[in-house]
Amino acid sequence: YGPVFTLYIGSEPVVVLYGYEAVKEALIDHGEEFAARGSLPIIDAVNKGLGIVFSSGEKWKQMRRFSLTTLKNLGMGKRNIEERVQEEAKFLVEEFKKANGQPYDPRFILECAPCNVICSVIFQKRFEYDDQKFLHLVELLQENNKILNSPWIQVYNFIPSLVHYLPGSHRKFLNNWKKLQTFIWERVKKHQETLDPNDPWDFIDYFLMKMEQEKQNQETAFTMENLAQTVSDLFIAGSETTSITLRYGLLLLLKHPEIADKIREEIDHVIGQNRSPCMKDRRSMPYTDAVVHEIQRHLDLIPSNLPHAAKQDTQFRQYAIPKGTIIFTSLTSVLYDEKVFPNAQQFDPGHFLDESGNFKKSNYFMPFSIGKRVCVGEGLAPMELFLVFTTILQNFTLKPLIDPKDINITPIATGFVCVLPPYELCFLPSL
Ligand code: HEM
Repeated sequence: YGPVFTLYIGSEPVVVLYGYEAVKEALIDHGEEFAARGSLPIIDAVNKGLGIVFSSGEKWKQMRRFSLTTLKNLGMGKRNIEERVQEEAKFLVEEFKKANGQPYDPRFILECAPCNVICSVIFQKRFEYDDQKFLHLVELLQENNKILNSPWIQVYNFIPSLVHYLPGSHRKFLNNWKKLQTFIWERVKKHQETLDPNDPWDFIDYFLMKMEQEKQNQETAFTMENLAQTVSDLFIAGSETTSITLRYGLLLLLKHPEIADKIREEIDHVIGQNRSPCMKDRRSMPYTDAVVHEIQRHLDLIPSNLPHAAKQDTQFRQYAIPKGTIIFTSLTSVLYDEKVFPNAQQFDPGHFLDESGNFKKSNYFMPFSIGKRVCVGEGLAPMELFLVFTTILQNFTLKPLIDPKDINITPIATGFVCVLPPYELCFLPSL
């Protein structure tokens, strides 16, 4: 038991890397050798090696590069991503206002908002929160995330060939997956009819143009199947992750009203009440920036990271790791390193501030992982978190229903991603 140890799942060895040095060595120094994705039988049953999150090799590289470039292009485009997030944050505030300061469970609407941001990037349009098609999409994503985190799926992943033919929630998962693909296909068809190659608007437009460019290439990764899978991946990876972080952030702010007050002071000073927050403000708001970082550090959303795999036989320190071995890199061991974040169990924005109150960057801040497979949303997610938290606190004072000291802030880790129990709060309009 140390920075490198091996567990056995059945007869399969799984290497677990623990602590900053070992995690960095694996994901940066051995980044290429460990860039493959550890496979999960339940995902293998649906994704056919396509998309970004659970693909490997040349197809993964191409999908990843394309997605990053397209997100960057859209970020600088006519209606850039920041404007889309600002718009969503405003709709969110309007929704909270409807509660008239009464107790309100923000879970559902905080699931809708990040999903709508992805819709806006991929389909060019956001949906109203009561649009039936949109509600269907949110429900599919929600339900599949829940199933993916359930003990039954762990059983499936352990003995897939047996469980596959039994009744159980894996069937619902596979069925929902098909429905998600249908939802995406319908939209792709509409895009094919309206695409103007001189004026691409969204992710699907860019993908269809790339398919056209590559149509003579027999080996191309840019196919309709890969488009649907990549779009599903962006929804799955980008909705629930951001939504849980937002919900956890609000819970922490309820527990620590003095921290919410300090953010509000910064908002009054830098933004005021007459305009919406924007990303430029972040530079002048070191305390808020530190709080958002601390929310992510403290949540530790994906404690063991997603599984990587050795692409080839690899010598790692004194260990010979055979090709195909699954590698888990403990993000918890880095985000909760006491040397860098003293009293790491404590929620303390001071972990990201220097003595003069300036924002202090840390290499140990890696909720998005690092290296070749670092999260594709590591630019988008912090933008959503900053703009949504500041827009909410610009408009509301958060009031808990119980004494802050009794608020339980412990997330539950059952699968890859932590989950949070439901809670209620009151959004009291700012005077
Ligand atoms: C707070 C929000 C988020 C957190 C904490 C998070 C975290 C992560 C982590 C830990 C990974 C695995 C990296 C690895 O394998 O080493 C990952 C992968 C990924 N994330 Fe995120 N993520 C978030 C939001 C998003 C968003 C908004 C998007 C959508 C643009 C996104 C898209 C992806 C994709 C496509 C991958 C797969 C990358 C690959 O395998 O090459 N994520 N994310």
